Amino acid sequence: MFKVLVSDPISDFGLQQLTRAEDVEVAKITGLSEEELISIIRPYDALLVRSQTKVTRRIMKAGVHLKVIGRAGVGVDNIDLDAATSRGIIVVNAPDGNTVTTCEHTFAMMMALARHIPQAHAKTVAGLWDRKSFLGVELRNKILGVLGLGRIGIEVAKRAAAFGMTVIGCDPFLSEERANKLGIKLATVDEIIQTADFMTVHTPLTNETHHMIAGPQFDVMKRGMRIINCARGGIIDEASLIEALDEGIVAGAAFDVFECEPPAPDHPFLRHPKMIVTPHLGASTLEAQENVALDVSEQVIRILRNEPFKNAVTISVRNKSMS
Ligand SMILES: NC(=O)c1ccc[n+]([C@@H]2O[C@H](COP(=O)([O-])OP(=O)(O)OC[C@H]3O[C@@H](n4cnc5c(N)ncnc54)[C@H](O)[C@@H]3O)[C@@H](O)[C@H]2O)c1
Ligand SMILES: O=C(O)CC[C@@H](O)C(=O)O
Repeated sequence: MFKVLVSDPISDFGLQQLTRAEDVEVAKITGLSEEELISIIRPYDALLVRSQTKVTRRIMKAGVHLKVIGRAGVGVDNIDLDAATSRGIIVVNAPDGNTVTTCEHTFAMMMALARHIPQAHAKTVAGLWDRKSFLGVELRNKILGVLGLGRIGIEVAKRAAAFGMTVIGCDPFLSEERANKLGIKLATVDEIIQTADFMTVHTPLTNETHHMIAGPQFDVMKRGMRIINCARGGIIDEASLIEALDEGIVAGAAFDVFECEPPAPDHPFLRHPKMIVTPHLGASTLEAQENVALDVSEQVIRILRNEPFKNAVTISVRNKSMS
């Protein structure tokens, strides 16, 4: 019998393949601290997480039977991949299931920014009928800069075209030919910063993308730009952004993700009148959560049964001396 621990809220519908399997026993225990997880992980063959559980080297060391860690979503930055590789633990993710959902959240944020929707809502429900403070802008004829043209970035670009926006973007892995077919003009980060009216980031957080947009980029930024981050906190330097908002360089910003989650109660993003924030909800739709749970459950069960699988983020020969 394979033992699977689900340590984050993952769709029960999506987990059915595991819960109904005769050779699998599933325990769903969420909200555990690192120490609590270390104390219970030993018997489990598989661990399933979303983004809340930080799967550290210490947890993997305690999980001596762990063969696979499944991430119900895209980003695996909450999993110590080096530790997993060195222990021969396979990490799989579910990269496709939340693409459209996160793209739609990005658009919701872009439109909310363009029309000050959260700020206007707050005033209206407070009893104020303020029709003067919220003059917005159209998306039509605006330039959208997309940093990172992978699954989500491309979906955003397609929808932006339908809104009459001109899309420019950068991605080291997107060929000019494919960009042309998608109606995207490839540009450098500097060109995007200097010309875009709206800018949205869709890269992973890596050493290269950490603070990709920071002080020097804000110095040359097109005045009045609006910025969206539904990818990862830390790609845009938070302190520099606050300064740029105060100086009027940036007209508004909408962030779903933070350098530290959840942010401290006194985080400046939470009080800034030009900021719109959501608590890492990019992937939070019924559809996406079912998709990613179905996908990752299937890969996990295949790995446990030694069957072919896809979506491996790490894979290595298990070092028997560590088990
Ligand atoms: N807010 C949420 O809930 C949520 C939901 C899903 C995904 N995400 C995040 O969104 C991001 C994008 O997801 P995706 O599924 O599109 O991933 P993806 O891997 O399909 O696309 C990422 C793209 O970024 C590009 N890239 C990497 N470094 C770059 C750089 N320095 N400059 C420009 N481009 C660069 C890659 O080449 C790739 O094409 C990830 O960080 C993911 O974790 C967040
Ligand atoms: O699990 C979530 O809700 C967040 C998922 C998202 O950050 C991802 O990278 O897929």
